[in-house]
Amino acid sequence: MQTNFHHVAARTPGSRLREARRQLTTTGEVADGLIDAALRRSWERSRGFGLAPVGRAPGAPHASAAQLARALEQQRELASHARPVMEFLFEQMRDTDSLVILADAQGMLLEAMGDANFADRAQRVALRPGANWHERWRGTNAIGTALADASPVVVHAGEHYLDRNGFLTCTAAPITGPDGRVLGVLDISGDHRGHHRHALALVRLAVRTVEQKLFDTRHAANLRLRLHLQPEGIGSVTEGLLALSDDGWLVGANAAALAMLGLSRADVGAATIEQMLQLDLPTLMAWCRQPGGAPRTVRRHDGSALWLRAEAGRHVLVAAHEAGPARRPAETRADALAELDTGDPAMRAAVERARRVLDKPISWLLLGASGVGKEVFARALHASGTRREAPFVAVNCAALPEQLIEAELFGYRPGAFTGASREGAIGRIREAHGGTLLLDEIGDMPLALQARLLRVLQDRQVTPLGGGKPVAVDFRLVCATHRNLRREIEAGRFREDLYYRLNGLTLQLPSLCERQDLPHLVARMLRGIEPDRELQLAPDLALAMSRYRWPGNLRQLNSALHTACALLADHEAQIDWWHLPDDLADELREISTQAPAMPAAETADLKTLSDRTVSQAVQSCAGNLSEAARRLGISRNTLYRKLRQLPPG
Ligand SMILES: Nc1ncnc2c1ncn2[C@@H]1O[C@H](COP(=O)(O)OP(=O)(O)OP(=O)(O)O)[C@@H](O)[C@H]1O
Repeated sequence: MQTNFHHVAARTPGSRLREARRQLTTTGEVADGLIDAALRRSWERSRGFGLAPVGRAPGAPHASAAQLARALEQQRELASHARPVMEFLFEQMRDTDSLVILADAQGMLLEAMGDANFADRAQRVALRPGANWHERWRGTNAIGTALADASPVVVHAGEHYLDRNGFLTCTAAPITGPDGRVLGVLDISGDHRGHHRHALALVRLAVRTVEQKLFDTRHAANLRLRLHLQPEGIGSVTEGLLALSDDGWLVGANAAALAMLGLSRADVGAATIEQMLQLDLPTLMAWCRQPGGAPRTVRRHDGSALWLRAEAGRHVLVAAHEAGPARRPAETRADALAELDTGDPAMRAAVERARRVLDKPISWLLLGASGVGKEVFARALHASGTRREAPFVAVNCAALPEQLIEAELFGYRPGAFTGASREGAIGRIREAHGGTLLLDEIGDMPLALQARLLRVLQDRQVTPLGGGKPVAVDFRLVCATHRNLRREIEAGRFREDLYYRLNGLTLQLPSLCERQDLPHLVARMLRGIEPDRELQLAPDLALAMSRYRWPGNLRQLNSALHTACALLADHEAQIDWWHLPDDLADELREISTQAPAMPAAETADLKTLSDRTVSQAVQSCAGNLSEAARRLGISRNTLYRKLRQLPPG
């Protein structure tokens, strides 16, 4: 179902909406039939959350930089597929005073890009990363309401529950993950006077594109079928997508494919290819092996035709590859590892040690605090070695409930245990066949599973849950943890014999505050975020950053730079205090005002830098001191004090 308040707003005279708002603010109730039913329900929900339409908004939660970084990390895949699509959307909306926003499934804004002028106004109603726009906190609004109704929505001007948001027009659509769960929301928000007629179509198109990318990534190892009623529709945003396990069970489907085949989400895991179409697995596999991959017609069981293109998944390719003559000759490419060396001696030593044993048959153990880049390092190891064409599979042992890790890792047969989806799964270990398996947070793996893992490492074969023949596997193992495994062994939480299997080569990655290459690292990250721009940090900000302890390490730094770039106007080339998330800016400011343990010459330098920043801010705000103070993130009194202390001239 689609909630289209905007159609209603277009049909409903403004006077009806005004009357509805009057009733809402005076009696709290709105008469039947005055406004769209979905809008009315959303207003009722908002009221149920104890929100008042007028007056000050209640304190909504705002994530700290570390919390935002963690949320972004959790939704890394979503964010990385959404980013290019958001850029495209932003291009379409340029000069319309709008922001393009990605929020997570809890309504927390993860990323925003848009016009600087509007970003400034939007900031005032907390339309910026870290803020939460769940209906519980902001009442009816496109992001929160799209999540509540699980459908696209336009919320225009006075349809917003809170008066203070009445200057906005917002269009949002939920992004559904490959398993049918809502992962987040894509939104365009702007000034209500600039309402963009095609915003809803644009957002829906963008969401479909992200969903397709997520599906292809999640099911990269599976055989995938792309379906449409016309051959030209294959590859378009309206195509149906199916993923099959290598024994032909349906393991994933998008909504379009379910509709085309008359299936429901409950059929995922419960149907085979033969049950869905007049087609069998060997035929499909033969199609996959033929070059060109042109669409073919297939029949549904009611006899009607569909067009289909089959794409072999990674492990299907690996299997075919193994059956073929010889393996491709080994060639090493160290670029991915070299990229991690931005000048820090400890990191350089780790990269060099890694390169020496790159393709030796040993296990790797990566140690380091959370966010230092252990997974990034593991990916670089994979990309630099001879296995780089084969899958890289990462499993976070701490993120999965204990009962699920076993099934996730070792796979299971259809119907192996109660509550399991019925499709069966080959398991992550087999998905990594030929490639690299990263077991992240290995220190959190339950003891019973440690024993099973040890057996897999010794025997080089896995037996799926629910029985069946053991299957031979060949993978490079990389484990990572922020825990001290020796201490875990002493405490009886980690098996010593497994530890010795894992630590073929142990690499300790440095925390960010220990690294000596912060400027280079920042430069590299900025190039990654904004490849076409030459960006740099304001000098006093760079200084404060170099003295900060960075509890979230590279993850926190990267996320702060993402926020900063999103808030940077087109003409700005320098990242300054006001581009940073508030709480990080506060902490950095605290550092820069602390007496620096620096030689006098540098102290003097810092004062000069601070003076220059203050003067520049005042100049760029044409003498408007309130605005300058806001940009600098200091109170007006502090600004007056700083101005009084400026050297003459
Ligand atoms: N060399 C790098 N260049 C740019 N960004 C990096 C680099 N290393 C890490 N990052 C950033 O830091 C984030 C965290 O990295 P990663 O997931 O590898 O850390 P981790 O040590 O595995 O963290 P955890 O222990 O919490 O799983 C990455 O998503 C990326 O944004």
